[in-house]
Amino acid sequence: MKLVSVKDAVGMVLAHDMTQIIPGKSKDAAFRKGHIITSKDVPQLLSMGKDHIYIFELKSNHLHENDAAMRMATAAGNGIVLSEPKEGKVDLLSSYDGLVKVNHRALHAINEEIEVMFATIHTNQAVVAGKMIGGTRIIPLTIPESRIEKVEKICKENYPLIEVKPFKSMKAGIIITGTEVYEGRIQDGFGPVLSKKFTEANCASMKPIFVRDDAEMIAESIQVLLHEGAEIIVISGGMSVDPDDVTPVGIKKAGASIVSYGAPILPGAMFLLSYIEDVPVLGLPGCVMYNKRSIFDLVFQRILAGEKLTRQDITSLGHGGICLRCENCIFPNCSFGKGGLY
Ligand SMILES: Nc1nc2c(c(=O)[nH]1)N[C@H]1C(S)=C(S)[C@@H](COP(=O)(O)OP(=O)(O)OC[C@H]3O[C@@H](n4cnc5c(N)ncnc54)[C@H](O)[C@@H]3O)O[C@H]1N2
Ligand code: MOO
Repeated sequence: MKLVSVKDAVGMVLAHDMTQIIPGKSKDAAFRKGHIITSKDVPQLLSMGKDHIYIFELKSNHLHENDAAMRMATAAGNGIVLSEPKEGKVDLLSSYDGLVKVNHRALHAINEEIEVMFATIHTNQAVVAGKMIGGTRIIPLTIPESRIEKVEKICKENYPLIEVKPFKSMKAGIIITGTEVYEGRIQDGFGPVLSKKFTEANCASMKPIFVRDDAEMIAESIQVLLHEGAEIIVISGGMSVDPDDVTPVGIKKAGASIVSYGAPILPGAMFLLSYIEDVPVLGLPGCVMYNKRSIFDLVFQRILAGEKLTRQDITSLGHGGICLRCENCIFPNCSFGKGGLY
């Protein structure tokens, strides 16, 4: 790279993008890397405060910022679309609706390398197609290629560094417990909440089954739904400490393997996760009906992304496990549920 006076630069090739900021209006590259400077550009460059500029002259075994960023972004993972390099930075965008997974230990290892940076959104965040999920660049204008090779090696050894797992559609079975609901003393408020969540996730809800607070009835209903092809089963209510709270007993009676009863999430402490073979069977406490977002939304998006959750997946959710109950809920673009393992 060579430094020349702008007035002498006509006909030369610009070494990097040049950003113009007009306060309150715009921040964009007024000139792009590779641009051949004309006499018309000189007054604008001077008005941007550029009396001198860098002209391209790359040392051997060095990469230009655009090429370095592109190589790091390309090595990162799958389910991702890359932007064109702009001002030396490459953005990573989600290719489809899905769940973002970030290997944050590997991400940290990359950022420990000198003169490179890689930033992402949190792991376990649901995104729509086209959403920005990360960005990368080098700090100087050029970098020894060996540094980028090191980043590529970290990506390869920990592949994927970042990925989007596509959401699938599932057939959902719903069991509504509560003798007070079964006998018509109160109207069911849980079924509509769950059906809405399933519909929003492109899942087909089966006709809800209503049962008393009766473990045997709950176990039988689980078997009926499995027989009818349910791919996920949720059982509402009866999850805490009252004598009539028998849902966990019913789930066990149905032969489920319990992954976790209890979760470090509010709302959702009394949640139960279990599986019958590969079918997730979820015991949902009353708070799932009452709150806009809860443990259910966190676990459901992981299941939709094809994950089979372990006890550690649940126990690691305490960090970020508090829903702030904002008046204008912006979930999933908030801290709720963004802890956990990668
Ligand atoms: N002494 C304690 N009380 C509570 C505890 C506790 O640990 N100790 N835990 C609290 C937490 S946390 C939650 S969450 C709820 C758990 O509730 P349950 O899942 O046991 O829910 P139920 O007792 O079955 O019902 C609670 C409430 O909601 C009404 N309900 C239930 N299902 C329906 C439905 N389908 N439609 C309309 N309304 C429904 C039910 O009638 C009760 O009023 O417990 C805390 N309490
Ligand atoms: O802790 Mo409960 O299961 O949130 O309301």
